[in-house]
Amino acid sequence: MLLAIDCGNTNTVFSIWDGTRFLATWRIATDHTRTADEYFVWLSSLMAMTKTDATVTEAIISSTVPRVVFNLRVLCNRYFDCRPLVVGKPDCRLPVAPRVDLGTTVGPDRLVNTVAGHDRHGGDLIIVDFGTATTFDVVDDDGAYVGGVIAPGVNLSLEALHNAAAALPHIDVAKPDKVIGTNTVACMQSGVYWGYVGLVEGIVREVRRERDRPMKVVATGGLASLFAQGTALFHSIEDDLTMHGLVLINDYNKETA
Ligand SMILES: Nc1ncnc2c1ncn2[C@@H]1O[C@H](COP(=O)(O)OP(=O)(O)O)[C@@H](O)[C@H]1O
Ligand SMILES: CC(C)(COP(=O)(O)O)[C@@H](O)C(=O)NCCC(=O)O
Ligand SMILES: [K+]
Repeated sequence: MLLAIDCGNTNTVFSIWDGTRFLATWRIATDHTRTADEYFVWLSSLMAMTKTDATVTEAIISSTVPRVVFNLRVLCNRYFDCRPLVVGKPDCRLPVAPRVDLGTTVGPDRLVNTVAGHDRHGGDLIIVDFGTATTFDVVDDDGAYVGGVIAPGVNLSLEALHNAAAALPHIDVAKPDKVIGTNTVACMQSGVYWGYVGLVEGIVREVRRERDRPMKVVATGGLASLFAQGTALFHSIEDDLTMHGLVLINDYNKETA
Protein backbone atom coordinates (compact mmCIF):
# COMPACT_ATOMS: atom_id res chain seq x y z
CA MET A 1 0.00 0.00 0.00
CA LEU A 2 1.03 3.56 -0.67
CA LEU A 3 1.50 6.20 2.01
CA ALA A 4 0.93 9.58 0.33
CA ILE A 5 2.03 12.66 2.27
CA ASP A 6 1.02 16.19 1.30
CA CYS A 7 2.81 18.72 3.46
CA GLY A 8 1.56 22.31 3.21
CA ASN A 9 2.77 25.32 5.19
CA THR A 10 -0.12 24.88 7.67
CA ASN A 11 -1.14 21.22 7.63
CA THR A 12 0.33 17.90 6.63
CA VAL A 13 -2.06 15.27 5.28
CA PHE A 14 -1.34 11.53 5.29
CA SER A 15 -3.44 9.18 3.15
CA ILE A 16 -3.25 5.44 2.64
CA TRP A 17 -4.02 4.16 -0.87
CA ASP A 18 -4.69 0.45 -1.23
CA GLY A 19 -4.49 0.46 -5.04
CA THR A 20 -8.20 1.11 -5.49
CA ARG A 21 -9.25 3.61 -2.85
CA PHE A 22 -8.05 5.70 0.06
CA LEU A 23 -8.43 3.69 3.25
CA ALA A 24 -7.83 6.66 5.53
CA THR A 25 -6.79 10.30 5.58
CA TRP A 26 -5.27 12.00 8.64
CA ARG A 27 -4.12 15.57 9.18
CA ILE A 28 -1.50 17.03 11.51
CA ALA A 29 -0.19 20.59 11.92
CA THR A 30 3.02 21.10 9.95
CA ASP A 31 5.97 21.38 12.33
CA HIS A 32 9.55 20.87 11.16
CA THR A 33 10.65 19.86 14.67
CA ARG A 34 8.43 16.76 14.65
CA THR A 35 10.58 13.64 14.54
CA ALA A 36 10.06 10.41 12.63
CA ASP A 37 9.27 8.67 15.92
CA GLU A 38 6.58 11.22 16.74
CA TYR A 39 4.96 10.80 13.32
CA PHE A 40 4.97 7.06 13.76
CA VAL A 41 3.40 7.08 17.22
CA TRP A 42 0.67 9.36 15.90
CA LEU A 43 0.09 7.34 12.73
CA SER A 44 0.09 3.94 14.38
CA SER A 45 -2.31 5.01 17.11
CA LEU A 46 -4.74 6.38 14.51
CA MET A 47 -4.44 3.15 12.53
CA ALA A 48 -5.20 1.14 15.67
CA MET A 49 -8.06 3.36 16.83
CA THR A 50 -9.77 3.34 13.41
CA LYS A 51 -8.95 -0.35 12.84
CA THR A 52 -7.20 0.56 9.60
CA ASP A 53 -5.45 -2.57 8.43
CA ALA A 54 -2.65 -1.13 6.32
CA THR A 55 0.72 -2.49 5.32
CA VAL A 56 2.67 0.41 3.88
CA THR A 57 5.21 -0.71 1.27
CA GLU A 58 5.80 2.52 -0.64
CA ALA A 59 5.59 6.25 -0.02
CA ILE A 60 5.47 9.55 -1.87
CA ILE A 61 5.93 13.04 -0.40
CA SER A 62 5.02 16.50 -1.67
CA SER A 63 6.23 19.24 0.63
CA THR A 64 6.08 23.02 0.34
CA VAL A 65 8.25 23.12 3.49
CA PRO A 66 11.74 21.80 2.63
CA ARG A 67 12.76 21.38 6.30
CA VAL A 68 10.15 18.71 7.09
CA VAL A 69 11.27 16.34 4.34
CA PHE A 70 14.21 14.99 6.30
CA ASN A 71 12.11 13.57 9.14
CA LEU A 72 9.42 12.31 6.74
CA ARG A 73 12.13 10.41 4.85
CA VAL A 74 13.37 8.91 8.11
CA LEU A 75 9.79 7.87 8.95
CA CYS A 76 9.49 5.99 5.65
CA ASN A 77 12.92 4.38 5.88
CA ARG A 78 12.81 3.40 9.53
CA TYR A 79 9.20 2.36 10.02
CA PHE A 80 7.97 1.34 6.57
CA ASP A 81 11.26 0.10 5.17
CA CYS A 82 10.88 2.05 1.94
CA ARG A 83 12.56 4.94 0.17
CA PRO A 84 9.96 7.63 -0.54
CA LEU A 85 9.61 9.46 -3.83
CA VAL A 86 9.86 13.20 -3.21
CA VAL A 87 8.09 15.41 -5.76
CA GLY A 88 10.45 18.03 -7.13
CA LYS A 89 13.58 15.93 -6.61
CA PRO A 90 15.39 14.80 -9.77
CA ASP A 91 14.59 11.11 -9.23
CA CYS A 92 10.83 11.78 -9.19
CA ARG A 93 9.70 11.98 -12.83
CA LEU A 94 6.65 13.92 -13.95
CA PRO A 95 4.55 13.05 -17.02
CA VAL A 96 5.04 16.55 -18.48
CA ALA A 97 7.76 19.05 -17.50
CA PRO A 98 6.65 22.52 -16.32
CA ARG A 99 7.26 25.39 -18.72
CA VAL A 100 8.46 28.29 -16.54
CA ASP A 101 11.39 30.69 -16.33
CA LEU A 102 14.80 29.08 -15.97
CA GLY A 103 15.75 28.61 -12.31
CA THR A 104 12.17 28.62 -11.00
CA THR A 105 11.33 25.99 -8.40
CA VAL A 106 7.61 25.47 -8.72
CA GLY A 107 5.87 24.44 -5.50
CA PRO A 108 5.53 20.63 -5.54
CA ASP A 109 1.88 20.96 -4.49
CA ARG A 110 1.23 22.88 -7.70
CA LEU A 111 2.99 20.26 -9.83
CA VAL A 112 0.92 17.53 -8.18
CA ASN A 113 -2.33 19.46 -8.63
CA THR A 114 -1.45 19.95 -12.29
CA VAL A 115 -1.03 16.20 -12.89
CA ALA A 116 -4.29 15.43 -11.08
CA GLY A 117 -6.30 18.21 -12.73
CA HIS A 118 -5.12 17.26 -16.22
CA ASP A 119 -5.92 13.59 -15.59
CA ARG A 120 -9.49 14.43 -14.60
CA HIS A 121 -10.26 17.34 -16.90
CA GLY A 122 -7.58 17.65 -19.59
CA GLY A 123 -6.48 21.19 -20.47
CA ASP A 124 -6.79 24.13 -20.55
CA LEU A 125 -7.40 24.37 -16.87
CA ILE A 126 -7.05 26.69 -13.87
CA ILE A 127 -6.67 25.04 -10.46
CA VAL A 128 -7.41 27.23 -7.46
CA ASP A 129 -5.95 25.88 -4.20
CA PHE A 130 -7.07 27.58 -0.98
CA GLY A 131 -4.14 26.78 1.33
CA THR A 132 -1.79 28.94 3.38
CA ALA A 133 -1.41 30.79 0.12
CA THR A 134 -4.16 30.84 -2.49
CA THR A 135 -2.57 29.55 -5.67
CA PHE A 136 -3.79 29.48 -9.25
CA ASP A 137 -2.12 26.86 -11.43
CA VAL A 138 -2.48 27.20 -15.19
CA VAL A 139 -2.42 23.85 -17.00
CA ASP A 140 -1.86 23.72 -20.76
CA ASP A 141 -3.60 21.38 -23.18
CA ASP A 142 -0.73 18.86 -23.03
CA GLY A 143 -0.73 18.79 -19.21
CA ALA A 144 2.19 21.14 -18.60
CA TYR A 145 2.17 23.58 -15.71
CA VAL A 146 2.77 26.88 -17.48
CA GLY A 147 2.62 29.32 -14.57
CA GLY A 148 0.00 30.89 -12.40
CA VAL A 149 -0.71 33.28 -9.59
CA ILE A 150 0.17 33.28 -5.86
CA ALA A 151 -2.06 35.35 -3.56
CA PRO A 152 -2.01 35.56 0.24
CA GLY A 153 -4.19 32.90 1.81
CA VAL A 154 -7.54 33.69 3.38
CA ASN A 155 -6.47 33.01 6.96
CA LEU A 156 -3.21 34.85 6.43
CA SER A 157 -5.19 37.96 5.43
CA LEU A 158 -7.37 37.70 8.52
CA GLU A 159 -4.29 37.27 10.73
CA ALA A 160 -2.59 40.26 9.13
CA LEU A 161 -5.66 42.43 9.78
CA HIS A 162 -5.79 41.34 13.41
CA ASN A 163 -2.03 41.75 13.95
CA ALA A 164 -1.82 45.21 12.41
CA ALA A 165 -4.92 46.84 13.89
CA ALA A 166 -5.24 47.04 17.67
CA ALA A 167 -9.05 47.10 17.68
CA LEU A 168 -9.60 44.22 15.27
CA PRO A 169 -10.12 40.82 16.90
CA HIS A 170 -8.95 37.42 15.72
CA ILE A 171 -11.84 35.89 13.78
CA ASP A 172 -12.53 32.84 11.64
CA VAL A 173 -13.46 33.15 8.01
CA ALA A 174 -17.20 32.79 7.32
CA LYS A 175 -19.71 33.79 4.69
CA PRO A 176 -21.54 36.79 6.15
CA ASP A 177 -25.31 37.11 5.67
CA LYS A 178 -25.01 40.63 4.33
CA VAL A 179 -22.27 42.59 2.56
CA ILE A 180 -22.76 45.61 4.82
CA GLY A 181 -21.59 44.55 8.26
CA THR A 182 -23.28 46.17 11.26
CA ASN A 183 -20.60 45.08 13.75
CA THR A 184 -16.81 44.79 13.65
CA VAL A 185 -16.67 41.04 13.13
CA ALA A 186 -19.29 41.14 10.36
CA CYS A 187 -17.40 43.99 8.64
CA MET A 188 -14.15 41.99 8.72
CA GLN A 189 -15.81 38.82 7.52
CA SER A 190 -17.41 40.69 4.66
CA GLY A 191 -14.12 42.26 3.64
CA VAL A 192 -12.28 38.99 3.58
CA TYR A 193 -15.08 36.82 2.15
CA TRP A 194 -16.30 39.13 -0.62
CA GLY A 195 -12.78 40.43 -1.16
CA TYR A 196 -11.64 36.89 -1.88
CA VAL A 197 -14.59 36.12 -4.14
CA GLY A 198 -13.64 39.25 -6.10
CA LEU A 199 -9.96 38.26 -6.12
CA VAL A 200 -10.67 34.79 -7.45
CA GLU A 201 -13.20 35.97 -10.06
CA GLY A 202 -10.91 38.80 -11.17
CA ILE A 203 -7.80 36.65 -11.51
CA VAL A 204 -9.65 33.93 -13.42
CA ARG A 205 -11.12 36.55 -15.77
CA GLU A 206 -7.68 38.02 -16.47
CA VAL A 207 -6.02 34.62 -16.92
CA ARG A 208 -8.71 33.66 -19.46
CA ARG A 209 -8.25 36.99 -21.21
CA GLU A 210 -4.47 36.52 -21.38
CA ARG A 211 -4.77 32.93 -22.65
CA ASP A 212 -7.66 33.89 -24.94
CA ARG A 213 -9.38 30.51 -24.76
CA PRO A 214 -12.01 28.76 -22.64
CA MET A 215 -10.59 27.31 -19.40
CA LYS A 216 -12.29 25.16 -16.78
CA VAL A 217 -11.75 26.13 -13.15
CA VAL A 218 -11.32 23.48 -10.46
CA ALA A 219 -11.05 24.39 -6.76
CA THR A 220 -9.37 22.50 -3.94
CA GLY A 221 -8.16 23.12 -0.36
CA GLY A 222 -10.00 23.34 2.91
CA LEU A 223 -11.83 26.59 2.18
CA ALA A 224 -12.91 25.83 -1.40
CA SER A 225 -16.47 24.82 -0.55
CA LEU A 226 -17.02 27.94 1.56
CA PHE A 227 -16.03 30.19 -1.35
CA ALA A 228 -18.03 28.13 -3.84
CA GLN A 229 -21.10 29.44 -1.99
CA GLY A 230 -20.26 32.95 -3.16
CA THR A 231 -19.44 32.38 -6.84
CA ALA A 232 -20.54 30.22 -9.77
CA LEU A 233 -16.98 30.11 -11.09
CA PHE A 234 -15.94 26.59 -10.14
CA HIS A 235 -16.74 23.61 -12.36
CA SER A 236 -15.98 21.35 -9.43
CA ILE A 237 -14.61 21.23 -5.90
CA GLU A 238 -12.15 18.41 -5.42
CA ASP A 239 -10.80 17.98 -1.91
CA ASP A 240 -8.81 14.89 -2.90
CA LEU A 241 -7.07 16.52 -5.87
CA THR A 242 -3.55 16.60 -4.41
CA MET A 243 -3.81 13.04 -3.09
CA HIS A 244 -5.06 11.85 -6.48
CA GLY A 245 -2.04 13.53 -8.10
CA LEU A 246 0.36 11.83 -5.68
CA VAL A 247 -1.08 8.41 -6.58
CA LEU A 248 -0.75 9.19 -10.30
CA ILE A 249 2.86 10.37 -9.97
CA ASN A 250 3.78 7.30 -7.94
CA ASP A 251 2.20 5.01 -10.60
CA TYR A 252 3.93 6.93 -13.38
CA ASN A 253 7.34 6.48 -11.74
CA LYS A 254 6.77 2.75 -11.35
CA GLU A 255 5.59 2.35 -14.96
CA THR A 256 8.57 4.23 -16.35
CA ALA A 257 11.16 2.74 -13.97
N1 LIG B 1 -12.78 23.41 6.55
C1 LIG B 1 -12.09 24.46 6.97
N2 LIG B 1 -12.70 25.52 7.57
C2 LIG B 1 -11.99 26.61 7.99
N3 LIG B 1 -10.68 26.73 7.81
C3 LIG B 1 -10.04 25.73 7.22
C4 LIG B 1 -10.68 24.54 6.75
N4 LIG B 1 -9.76 23.73 6.20
C5 LIG B 1 -8.58 24.39 6.30
N5 LIG B 1 -8.76 25.57 6.89
C6 LIG B 1 -7.74 26.57 7.14
O1 LIG B 1 -7.29 27.01 5.87
C7 LIG B 1 -5.90 27.28 5.91
C8 LIG B 1 -5.20 26.46 4.89
O2 LIG B 1 -5.23 25.13 5.30
P1 LIG B 1 -4.63 23.99 4.40
O3 LIG B 1 -5.48 23.83 3.18
O4 LIG B 1 -4.42 22.79 5.22
O5 LIG B 1 -3.24 24.70 4.02
P2 LIG B 1 -1.85 24.13 3.56
O6 LIG B 1 -2.12 23.12 2.48
O7 LIG B 1 -1.13 25.34 3.05
O8 LIG B 1 -1.16 23.53 4.76
C9 LIG B 1 -5.42 26.99 7.31
O9 LIG B 1 -5.35 28.20 8.01
C10 LIG B 1 -6.50 26.05 7.85
O10 LIG B 1 -6.62 26.16 9.24
C1 LIG C 1 2.86 29.00 -3.13
C2 LIG C 1 3.08 28.01 -2.01
C3 LIG C 1 3.66 28.72 -0.81
C4 LIG C 1 1.71 27.40 -1.62
O1 LIG C 1 1.89 26.55 -0.51
P1 LIG C 1 0.71 26.11 0.52
O2 LIG C 1 -0.29 27.19 0.55
O3 LIG C 1 0.12 24.84 -0.06
O4 LIG C 1 1.39 25.84 1.81
C5 LIG C 1 3.99 26.83 -2.48
O5 LIG C 1 3.45 26.26 -3.63
C6 LIG C 1 5.40 27.30 -2.76
O6 LIG C 1 6.18 27.46 -1.85
N1 LIG C 1 5.73 27.52 -4.05
C7 LIG C 1 7.04 27.92 -4.50
C8 LIG C 1 6.98 29.02 -5.52
C9 LIG C 1 6.20 28.68 -6.78
O7 LIG C 1 5.37 27.77 -6.79
O8 LIG C 1 6.44 29.36 -7.80
K1 LIG D 1 -1.93 26.33 -1.94
